[in-house]
Amino acid sequence: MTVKVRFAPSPTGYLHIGNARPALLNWLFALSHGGQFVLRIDDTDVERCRDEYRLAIGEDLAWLGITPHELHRQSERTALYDAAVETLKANGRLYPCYETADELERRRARQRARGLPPIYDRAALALSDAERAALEAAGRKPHWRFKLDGAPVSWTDLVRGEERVETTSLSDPILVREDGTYLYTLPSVVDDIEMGITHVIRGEDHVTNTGVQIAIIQALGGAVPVFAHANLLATTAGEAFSKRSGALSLRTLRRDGYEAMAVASIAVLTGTSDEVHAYRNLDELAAHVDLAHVSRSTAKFDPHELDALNARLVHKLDHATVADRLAALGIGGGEAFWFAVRDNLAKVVDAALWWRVVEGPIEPVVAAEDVDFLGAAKALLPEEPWDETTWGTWTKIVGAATGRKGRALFMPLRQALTGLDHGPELKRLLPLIGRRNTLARLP
Ligand SMILES: Nc1ncnc2c1ncn2[C@@H]1O[C@H](COP(=O)(O)OP(=O)(O)OP(=O)(O)O)[C@@H](O)[C@H]1O
Repeated sequence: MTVKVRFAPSPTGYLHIGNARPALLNWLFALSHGGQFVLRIDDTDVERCRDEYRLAIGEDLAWLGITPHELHRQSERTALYDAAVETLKANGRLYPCYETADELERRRARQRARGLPPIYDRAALALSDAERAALEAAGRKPHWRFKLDGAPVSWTDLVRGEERVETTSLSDPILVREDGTYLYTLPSVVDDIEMGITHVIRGEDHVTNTGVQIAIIQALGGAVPVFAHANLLATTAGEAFSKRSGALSLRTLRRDGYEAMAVASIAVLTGTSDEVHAYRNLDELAAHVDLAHVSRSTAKFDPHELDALNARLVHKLDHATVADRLAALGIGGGEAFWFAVRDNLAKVVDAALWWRVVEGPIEPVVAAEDVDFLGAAKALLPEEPWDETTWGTWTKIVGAATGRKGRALFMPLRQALTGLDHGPELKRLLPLIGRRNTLARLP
């Protein structure tokens, strides 16, 4: 059996780090099983969906390294959903209901007052043809409910283990609204069957839908896929991310200079029993992800952890990986510059600060009591060519000539040459700064 998974976001906002979790869990599952990944845009809600968000989904997934094998839009597949509706009607599993939202709410309130569960009482099933005709003549349009058969539904969830739903405790779900549009459930199920989805990996916000979905799949004669419901990512304060709020969107994280692999690693490994480690590529990450290690409690996303992870990843990046981005920032210096500064970076973009230190102009910091010392150092500056030994040679002779050592020797030189009192090793920076710039920065 070829594994086929799907990620099915609604284009109602920019993907956030929480959405990245199921997107990646699906992609990594496909990667490690040699499977196919379907991107299925859930754009049936025309009011809330926007083209801009749809296009952004593709871009944001590509940034993470996800390149779907198939792309579908549910808005283009309504003929399939209409056909499924006819099948369910023909099998007596879909029935028209005429209650208004207010009537249903009053009925539920009465049930609750009598201590009964607020389950739909199937009153519409008892309507005669004449009563239905009268309602329609009065201008009422039906919504359509799926008739659950009362059999318990169970599945083995790859994250949550054995799950069982008593369908007698559920209302018959509405699949089609009064205006003929579909709620989420039917298109999702029809597409999973038609596309041959073998594994449905998604957030646990969907776990309550699963019992009903399995019942509908069975009523349509489809093969029931394997389900996996991963815990949701929340803020450290416990708030869920939402597309509507725009918080921690993948676009913002990209714009703020985070590495896609730092974001991917944290989105996947937070809330699992595995260590949150920054893997260098998705193949490496795939080898370390196991749905059975995903925990059941909410996963807390800590932005400080992302910062730390990002820095650790940047410190390991080779020059070829970042060359294009450095060039786009106007940064030269090749491999020598990158290796000189990368350990001091939290993000790749921060390299621009050190490139400015190399190229100038900078504001040298010179304390009054160091002017003579720096003048002496200037006079002893070696001739080029320079390499990583030059700093050692120079400071040795300056130390001998001035009697300074340790911090008193090194700090005034660092401050004059870089304008800062911290930074990359000067033995690496000095050859990049060069003799001409060095002379100009010393008094
Ligand atoms: N905070 C979260 N953590 C993990 N997964 C999430 C989170 N929020 C949504 N998901 C998952 O993202 C996938 C896409 O869902 P969907 O498009 O409904 O996103 P959403 O953020 O819930 O949207 P909206 O804010 O528009 O309701 C689903 O698998 C869903 O379970």
